[in-house]
Amino acid sequence: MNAFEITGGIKLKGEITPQGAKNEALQILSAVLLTEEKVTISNIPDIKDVNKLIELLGDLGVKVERINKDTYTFEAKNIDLNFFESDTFKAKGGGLRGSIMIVGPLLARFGKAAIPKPGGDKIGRRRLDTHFIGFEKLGAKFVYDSKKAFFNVDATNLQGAYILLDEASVTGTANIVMAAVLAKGTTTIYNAACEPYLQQLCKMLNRMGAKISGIGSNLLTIEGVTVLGGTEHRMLPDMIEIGSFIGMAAMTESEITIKNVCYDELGVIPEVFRKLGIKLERRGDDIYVPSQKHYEIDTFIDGSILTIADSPWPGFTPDLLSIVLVVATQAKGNVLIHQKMFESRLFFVDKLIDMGAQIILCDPHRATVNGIDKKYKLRGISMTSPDIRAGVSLLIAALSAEGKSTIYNIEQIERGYQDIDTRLRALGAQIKRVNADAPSH
Ligand SMILES: CC(=O)N[C@H]1[C@@H](OP(=O)(O)OP(=O)(O)OC[C@H]2O[C@@H](n3ccc(=O)[nH]c3=O)[C@H](O)[C@@H]2O)O[C@H](CO)[C@@H](O)[C@@H]1O
Ligand SMILES: C=C(OP(=O)(O)O)C(=O)O
Repeated sequence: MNAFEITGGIKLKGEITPQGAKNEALQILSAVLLTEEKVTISNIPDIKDVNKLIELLGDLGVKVERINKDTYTFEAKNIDLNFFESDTFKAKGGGLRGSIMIVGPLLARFGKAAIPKPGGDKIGRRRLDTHFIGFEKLGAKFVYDSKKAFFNVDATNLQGAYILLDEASVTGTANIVMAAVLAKGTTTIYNAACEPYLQQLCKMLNRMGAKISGIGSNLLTIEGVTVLGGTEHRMLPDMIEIGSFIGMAAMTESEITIKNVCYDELGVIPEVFRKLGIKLERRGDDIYVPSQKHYEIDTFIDGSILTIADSPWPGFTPDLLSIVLVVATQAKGNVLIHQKMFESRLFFVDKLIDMGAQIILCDPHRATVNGIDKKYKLRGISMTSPDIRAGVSLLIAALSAEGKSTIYNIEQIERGYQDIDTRLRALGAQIKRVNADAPSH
């Protein structure tokens, strides 16, 4: 296992370019299964989760060619449906969250699919009901084998339907959309998720010949077509990486320019960091964050303590709340962080408290941060990364802290952040990759 050794307290400086979006990539890559024609995809991040999905597509029979560092072509002409029965599929399919999204396209094109209960972060219950209830509404039958933790889905004839989702699930909406594009008749999905990931997916499907309207809203209408063709698609920059870099700059008093961010697609993200008092400027399509000694958290208009909470798009993404939390520890003022979606994502605050941060974990969903206005620095410690975003938050804390920190289990971070140590070293960070297991206690 690998770990990062970080010597903190060093100001960073320079430019950094965000990778392509991880969560978009997982949807877009699954969509290549919808056509036997060639699909060319660029700005694919070179990260563990995405590479695992590409490998899985290859195992299923998709012809995968790497054109350059971030561009691949995919041709799903000869799909091997027997692969579902193999032990390899059981092992690899369960290795990441995104693998669940191969079900919709396989169902649409071949009338059957199977998937082991998918992996991803252990951040609380992560139900898949939305996906399977949606498939059922389209006429599919599914069986969940709880002993093997395996879902089998069959549908000889998918039929368009009205589907009111009980929650705006991101991967659930993507899965149902991909099943519905080749169903007979019209499907309406209300309370659909509409994150940029999904907007990108729907735009790509339309370029392939699908008929989806309402893109960007929570009401999607999909007129089924009989066949889809090839296309080209470029992934947006990863908005979670962009937010992470804004937070990192503020915590480490660094002057950083984040290049080519597709600013108009960032929704409320820049505004939420501004509410923490962080100065950031839009310069063309870049974000410039000046070096700031102090930043002060806003209050609500009536003077009461600010709450930052997650909600489905266009609300604030839950994937940036851990970053906001860590950045608030060094701000002036107080904030209540309310993680509404996931119930085990805030436990990592223990490590920040060990580093000297003033945080009260009110319950599994809420933490109050008492920002210390940099009166003292956090101190470096050894810690283990519990999930991808907590991992990066701890990395940011370590970069700002006095002394040395070691972060174990960095495979979690590398699930979603490409060459992060190399890219941070280019900004002047002292971060070293070492081979070390987390101490067992
Ligand atoms: C691979 C991928 O794309 N992963 C993302 C995707 O996961 P994923 O698609 O798995 O997450 P969902 O959108 O299904 O839901 C996430 C959690 O939020 C809850 N929930 C969801 C919608 C809602 O209106 N109310 C509500 O409480 C769900 O019960 C669940 O516990 O979306 C999450 C929510 O943005 C992100 O954290 C993940 O990074
Ligand atoms: C929770 C996340 O990912 P996943 O859904 O793949 O676990 C994330 O990207 O923050």
